[in-house]
Amino acid sequence: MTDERDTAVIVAVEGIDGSGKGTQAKRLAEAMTAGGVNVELMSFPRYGETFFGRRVGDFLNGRFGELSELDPFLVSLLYSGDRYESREVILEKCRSAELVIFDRYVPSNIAHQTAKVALENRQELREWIEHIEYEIFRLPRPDRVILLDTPVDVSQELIDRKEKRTYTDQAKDLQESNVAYMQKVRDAYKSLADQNDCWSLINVVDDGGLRSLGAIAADVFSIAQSVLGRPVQQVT
Ligand SMILES: Nc1ncnc2c1ncn2[C@@H]1O[C@H](COP(=O)(O)OP(=O)(O)O)[C@@H](O)[C@H]1O
Ligand SMILES: Cc1cn([C@H]2C[C@H](O)[C@@H](COP(=O)(O)OP(=O)(O)O)O2)c(=O)[nH]c1=O
Repeated sequence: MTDERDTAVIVAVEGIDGSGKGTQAKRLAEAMTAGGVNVELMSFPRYGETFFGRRVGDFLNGRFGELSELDPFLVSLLYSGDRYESREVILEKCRSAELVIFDRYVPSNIAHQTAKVALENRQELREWIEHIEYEIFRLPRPDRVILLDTPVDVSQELIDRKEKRTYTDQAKDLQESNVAYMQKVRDAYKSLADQNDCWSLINVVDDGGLRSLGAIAADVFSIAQSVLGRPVQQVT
């Protein structure tokens, strides 16, 4: 048996750094809670809470070397180790809640690590990460992945608005400061959304520029509601 969750619907909010994931995941949790849904929200990496989460912080601070020196497969294990250590907490939330929202989950590992390898090696690395996380570590698969698709220049501006993070004193961590890499991650995310029926893509920017947090939140809510399979009252 690879999937031990009981009843919760799992929604993962994904996107490049600074795309609004944390903000939108929190808004979705609040809106669903106000509508009477029993919700749990979890964010990955769990920097302060697990051994592997602390090592992810070390990685992002450059302790293990420059991005280009590190093998993406080995890097992916730090993040999957963080989720493996969190497995009991995840499964407990899936048992107790109707909706579990992840601010980043396994798809972050796939998009961020496959973006570092040649196109012809992406499929293999993706399958390895999925095999480790869903089969060996028996983590639950998400029912829906919501991709907040954001141009890199816009996300870079939004990163500058972020509050100080716990794992780094720098305004941007090792990965965020690499714009070319972020563009590859965005492309990797978009191609995953194209290939998978359980992904929904939301445009953060339209012809009028950056869309409002409220407009994006309404899209996120409507997708989550459709996955829940029942109407939820929107309390404004
Ligand atoms: N559509 C938006 N309009 C205005 N500000 C935004 C929008 N999306 C995100 N932000 C702001 O950008 C910053 C980064 O957002 P955050 O949710 O932390 O992104 P992420 O979790 O994807 O890194 C926050 O200060 C947030 O309030
Ligand atoms: C959860 C996760 C994150 N990451 C990457 C994405 C980010 O570049 C970095 C840190 O995640 P995070 O702190 O969520 O970034 P931000 O808040 O800036 O959006 O780790 C992975 O490569 N694999 C994973 O499994």
